[in-house]
Amino acid sequence: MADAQTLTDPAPYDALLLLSFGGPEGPEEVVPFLENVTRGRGIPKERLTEVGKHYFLFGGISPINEQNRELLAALREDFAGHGLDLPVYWGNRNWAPYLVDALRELAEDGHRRVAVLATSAYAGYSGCRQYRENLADALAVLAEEGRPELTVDKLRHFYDHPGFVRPMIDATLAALAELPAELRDRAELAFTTHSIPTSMAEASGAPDDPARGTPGGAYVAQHLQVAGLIADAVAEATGVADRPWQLVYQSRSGAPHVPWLEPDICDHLTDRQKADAAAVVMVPIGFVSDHMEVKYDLDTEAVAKAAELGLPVTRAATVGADPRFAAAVRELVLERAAVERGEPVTRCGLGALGTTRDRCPADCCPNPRAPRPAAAGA
Ligand SMILES: CC1=C(CCC(=O)O)c2cc3nc(cc4[nH]c(cc5[nH]c(cc1n2)c(C)c5CCC(=O)O)c(CCC(=O)O)c4C)C(CCC(=O)O)=C3C
Ligand SMILES: [Fe+2]
Repeated sequence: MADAQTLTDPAPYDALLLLSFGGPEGPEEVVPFLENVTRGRGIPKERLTEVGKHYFLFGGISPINEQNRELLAALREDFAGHGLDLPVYWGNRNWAPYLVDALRELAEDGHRRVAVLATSAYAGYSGCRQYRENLADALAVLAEEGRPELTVDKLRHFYDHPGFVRPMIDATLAALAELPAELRDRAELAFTTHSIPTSMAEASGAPDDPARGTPGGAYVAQHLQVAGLIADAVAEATGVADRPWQLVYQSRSGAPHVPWLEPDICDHLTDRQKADAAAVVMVPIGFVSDHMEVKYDLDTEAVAKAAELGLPVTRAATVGADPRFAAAVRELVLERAAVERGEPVTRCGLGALGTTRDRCPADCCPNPRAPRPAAAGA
């Protein structure tokens, strides 16, 4: 049985596409970007004006594109260093460089079979099926233009891959070390992720996933597993066995009467201060790199809340372009390539939930509005 570490053959793939969210890179790009994100989604206008302000506070520049450029460079370096001759392309859902342009370029360069890494680690409509819908839309545009057909395969979720989890363990330890020494052993951990509507969470995952339909669905189950793995590793490294930790949420939008996952990080900080917590380390496990949600909702808003409460906080770094994550992507591509060649593989994954399947089944992470065509499914 082949271990992904020992594989080197990318066939049948002839390219990797990094598929991400995209973000504005100047003040004039903020409003058109937000229009792209929210088309047909019924997000209240007040929320959009508010979110626009977050971007303007940073000169209209989201860090996400620069982070993706760094990840691209890390992937190319890792592939070259391991004799993997596979070109890497980049396209976004909501901003330039756009997904459709990346696919056009791939086709023009003669590629036909493409592995796709979406920069979202967990199950759920926003992080999984929506990217598959975007792929279907872009492929339809290419078909209309009469271009040669591309086959795209989305790589499995990587939330449980050690190349994703281990950098976050180190980052959590580093964030603990930033606290004054006398607070460290008593500091709590707050793992944060993007809040989503509870109905979207409950429907997340494959129909036969045991977590599907339970409160929080696969989305919450996968986050809890990652949080638990980090908390256990931190306990072992620090010798503090009973350090409190909790999964909390951030960046809620939508109408106030629609239930979303709670508690919000700011409410959580308020509660913990009332409970006499010594300090809190915020660990943004829901975000692959420093998105605006991290820069604003955590580093600006939650940090201001903590200062008001007099509660010391630090924030763990996101995985970003960590070489271990780049290596994990290589392993995922080679693992999937072997699967597509019909060879048996050993999958690398931590925790009890088990690695997710390669192809999402028909009813996986359904669209909360209406079913739409999605590429790369079973
Ligand atoms: C689960 C999840 C992820 C993680 C998975 C993944 O990475 O895909 C994610 C990522 C991101 N979300 C982002 C930005 C936005 N998300 C919005 C709106 C929404 N997100 C949702 C969920 C998620 N979002 C949901 C349920 C909505 C409500 C409406 C809808 O169903 O779409 C809105 C509209 C305004 C607002 O409501 O805040 C914006 C501007 C950016 C870019 C940040 C940057 O510029 O650095 C990134 C990486
Ligand atoms: Fe979002």
